[in-house]
Amino acid sequence: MYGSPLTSGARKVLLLGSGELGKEVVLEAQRLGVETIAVDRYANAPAMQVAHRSYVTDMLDGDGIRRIIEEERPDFIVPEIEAIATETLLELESEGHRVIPTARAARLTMDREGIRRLASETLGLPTAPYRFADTLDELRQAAAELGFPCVIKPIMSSSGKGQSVCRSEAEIEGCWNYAMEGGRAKKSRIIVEGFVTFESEITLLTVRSVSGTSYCPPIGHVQKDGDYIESWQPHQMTEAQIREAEEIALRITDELGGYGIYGVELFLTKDGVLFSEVSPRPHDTGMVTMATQDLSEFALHIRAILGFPIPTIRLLSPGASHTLKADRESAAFRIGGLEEALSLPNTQVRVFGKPETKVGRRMAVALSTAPDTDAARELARRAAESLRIEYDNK
Ligand SMILES: Nc1ncnc2c1ncn2[C@@H]1O[C@H](COP(=O)(O)OP(=O)(O)OP(=O)(O)O)[C@@H](O)[C@H]1O
Ligand SMILES: NCC(=O)N[C@@H]1O[C@H](COP(=O)([O-])[O-])[C@@H](O)[C@H]1O
Ligand SMILES: [Mg+2]
Repeated sequence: MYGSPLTSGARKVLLLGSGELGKEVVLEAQRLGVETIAVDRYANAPAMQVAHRSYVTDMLDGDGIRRIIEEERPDFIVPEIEAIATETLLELESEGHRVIPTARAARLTMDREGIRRLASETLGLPTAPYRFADTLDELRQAAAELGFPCVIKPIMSSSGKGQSVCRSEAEIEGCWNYAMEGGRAKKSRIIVEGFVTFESEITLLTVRSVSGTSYCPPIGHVQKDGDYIESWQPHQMTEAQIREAEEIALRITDELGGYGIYGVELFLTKDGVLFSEVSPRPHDTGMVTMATQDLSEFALHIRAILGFPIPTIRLLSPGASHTLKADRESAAFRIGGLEEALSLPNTQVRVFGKPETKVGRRMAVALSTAPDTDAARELARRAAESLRIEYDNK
């Protein structure tokens, strides 16, 4: 039992990170009468535009985050991005604050080393072969051991930032420099992974709630330069693949614990399913669930966080999502083509409302449903391609 937002009995959710995913989390929280507070590194971030209140702070500044949390005293602290001062989250949790799903999950997944070592070395889950390196020389050594092509990523980054495929010795230095520019924290450590020639890759949305662990139908996706371009649900898998995927998801999410949704990223190869990484929060490829499921990944996250039951998750229709990305930096732009996009059947568009564009920044997504995923992908692609960003500073 809790009171209305902005009253003394209100239940409060505070989001650390306020992008497009957080915006939907806030909207779902508000549907259940929850007070919402959005925090991020810049003003007018998408979730701030719909939350009751917002704060701007450097997300890696532990003191800054602590000050806001001590002032607000939220019932739930909900990390929405990877790069947060997670040491402070661990402290806050030990002082009695609730961090979703747990501070340890946020801590381990913020850095690729933490989660990869846990998955592979502690739990024995199958992954691509990997090495870590702190210098260009160590990277040369690691690449020589793993062979080419290999994939190089800053240990702290997301949406493919700083990530590249290294095809030969001659490319190593360029990949190193690219990783150094793309990482989110002032740390030079990188992970080098053997290149996996997967047949397809999926996100298995896995919810831990008072009702136990539930899985959404698998979401297939295509990524370009380490960032997602399109996703669809359900992805066709064999019974054996589904069993393997759910087993991996159960092991990793049981280990990380807490209540909330996880996005378990998996590679489907001809030799079996490999664990790639996991987000202890809604997943970008899971935006498709806004069109396909009775409860979207955002609704599921909020239900689980608040401690409410999740007796069923229903796929209403096959569907797909396709992203719109900017191709330059600008603070003066408009998004056009909505008339065309929305004239397609069974199609919706979410415009995130980010105040500025950057090269490769995701600005909107098209969502379509159809009798099968191929038709849905085609519709979502056409819708996204109808959208265009018009820049004032040509
Ligand atoms: N070892 C690998 N072999 C082949 N492809 C890979 C490998 N690692 C990553 N990729 C490709 O790059 C994509 C992004 O990688 P990863 O998920 O590790 O990065 P990310 O920056 O965390 O992305 P996001 O935040 O969007 O999840 C993967 O979904 C996959 O398509
Ligand atoms: N793969 C993780 C992911 O998609 N995260 C989403 O992107 C936002 C950052 O966008 P920005 O970099 O455009 O500000 C995050 O806040 C989150 O919503
Ligand atoms: Mg990923």
